[in-house]
Amino acid sequence: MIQLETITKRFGNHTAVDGVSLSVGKGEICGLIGANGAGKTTLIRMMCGLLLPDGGKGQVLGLDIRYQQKAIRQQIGYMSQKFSLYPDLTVEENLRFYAHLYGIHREAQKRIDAQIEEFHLREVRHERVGRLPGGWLQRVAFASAQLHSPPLLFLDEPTSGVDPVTRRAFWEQLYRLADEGATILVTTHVMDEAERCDQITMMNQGRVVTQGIVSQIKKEFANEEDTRLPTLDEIFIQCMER
Ligand SMILES: Nc1ncnc2c1ncn2[C@@H]1O[C@H](COP(=O)(O)OP(=O)(O)OP(=O)(O)O)[C@@H](O)[C@H]1O
Repeated sequence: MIQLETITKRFGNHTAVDGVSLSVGKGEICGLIGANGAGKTTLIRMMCGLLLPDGGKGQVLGLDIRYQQKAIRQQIGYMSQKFSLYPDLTVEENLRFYAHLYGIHREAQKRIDAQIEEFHLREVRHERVGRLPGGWLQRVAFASAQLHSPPLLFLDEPTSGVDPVTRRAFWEQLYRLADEGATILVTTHVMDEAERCDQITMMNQGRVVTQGIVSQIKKEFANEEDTRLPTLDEIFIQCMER
């Protein structure tokens, strides 16, 4: 579903993404981990067809990220860090806007109603989005990103500012989606979320510092003198200090 080879992006003299390779198969949940400014959002934006790479090559859903950006944008779901919702529109109006954007016309109302039910948004459907607290915003943004049932979802820090109960419900939804065959790429700062992913890519200053299945990475970073495996937090700090 995602195949990247040495993707690079520069902003002026600064290399935001530096030779990143990545491979994600159908139904996998891939976690992108890194400190602020590591290059996660820049990498996601290139995969979503919103930003052109300066070097390397890549395919998303079999489409070339350099030459088929529009087709990629129509087929994926993207939940950006800022949630990209219109504060002056109601929940339902925001969903309608996204339905239009994704080219859902005939079945739009049916699909919007289904999302409102699935994401428990009935009581706020006529509320302006700008008045809602963070947890609700997250649900509206997630419901919007999935209106067209995309086979591939990009979620950029979807749980930041969200309470633990909402966070757990959110991850249950991710598992269900992946079980149904959706592929998910999610960025997070929270290591217990990273633990839940099928595979992770840890980035620092634009580069991949470690990549693979969590249990495998833990074995690689294990200290011979210690009987227990390191936590992802410890591995993350170790990678940052190198
Ligand atoms: N449009 C841009 N113009 C110039 N520099 C940019 C631009 N977008 C990102 N950068 C820089 O590229 C680097 C990587 O930024 P990016 O937002 O991809 O990191 P991130 O890992 O997503 O961080 P965060 O967790 O804070 O969102 C940062 O140094 C950032 O300042």
